[in-house]
Amino acid sequence: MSVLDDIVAGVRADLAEREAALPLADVRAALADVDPPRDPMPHLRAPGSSVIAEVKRRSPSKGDLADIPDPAVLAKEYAAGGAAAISVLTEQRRFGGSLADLRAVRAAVDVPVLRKDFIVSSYQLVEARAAGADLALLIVAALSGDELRRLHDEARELGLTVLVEVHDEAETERAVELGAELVGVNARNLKTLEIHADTFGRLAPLVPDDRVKVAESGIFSRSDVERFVGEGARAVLVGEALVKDGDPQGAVRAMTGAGA
Ligand SMILES: O=C(O)c1ccccc1NCC(=O)[C@H](O)[C@H](O)COP(=O)(O)O
Repeated sequence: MSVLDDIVAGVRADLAEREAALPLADVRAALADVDPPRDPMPHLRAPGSSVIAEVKRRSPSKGDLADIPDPAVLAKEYAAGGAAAISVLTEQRRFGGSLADLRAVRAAVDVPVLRKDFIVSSYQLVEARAAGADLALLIVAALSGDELRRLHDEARELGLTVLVEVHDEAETERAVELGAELVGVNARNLKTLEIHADTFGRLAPLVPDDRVKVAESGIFSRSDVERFVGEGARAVLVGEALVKDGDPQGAVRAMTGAGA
């Protein structure tokens, strides 16, 4: 079983428990009380490079990264450093995240918040919006063509902006055909978990320039950001480097280029 299959199997098991405890209709009912979604696209389309800063406690590739006792405190630091959006890893088993983290972050900052998870069902999208998410991640490698299209449409109907994540040429073609407005190229090979820094440069030319391209994973410095911007990225998504930095606000500021 691949790492992705293993993660998704765990996600499905946890999802079945939540669905049994709280029917979809009840989660939908909570949408009536949630803040309207924040649109990340004007900031992401503006000239310059944007940083999407991630709340990430641990990962399959690196193990424990940071305790993060209060994700709201970290998110406020990210926002003060100029993050365009905050990504919250809500997967529990392998990343140590939760929807409670997302709620806390959304309440603490004014920037849009991404639910970064392994989304395979409508239930997770409704949950995401009900918890305040403004964006949701859809990983092409985890979904069939029909699932991807249906979840993309449903996310849009909920008012969520969708970050469609790709790892290779075939997935990029699927994302482009889908009409994805925001395309994330993840440099982490999902079979080996190794980072291949040349992935963005290889796949970005396959994505039309009217889409916003995001470079994801393995980004540690302003020079990494400049490399990807030079290859067509409007934004970078950064986890490990920021959660391990003693000065997350300064680290985000430096990555945006404003700290220079
Ligand atoms: O981070 C992992 O080990 C990982 C393994 C398998 C699937 C997804 C994984 N990470 C999710 C992400 O996409 C990253 O958290 C995100 O791009 C930030 O990456 P980094 O800056 O390298 O922490």
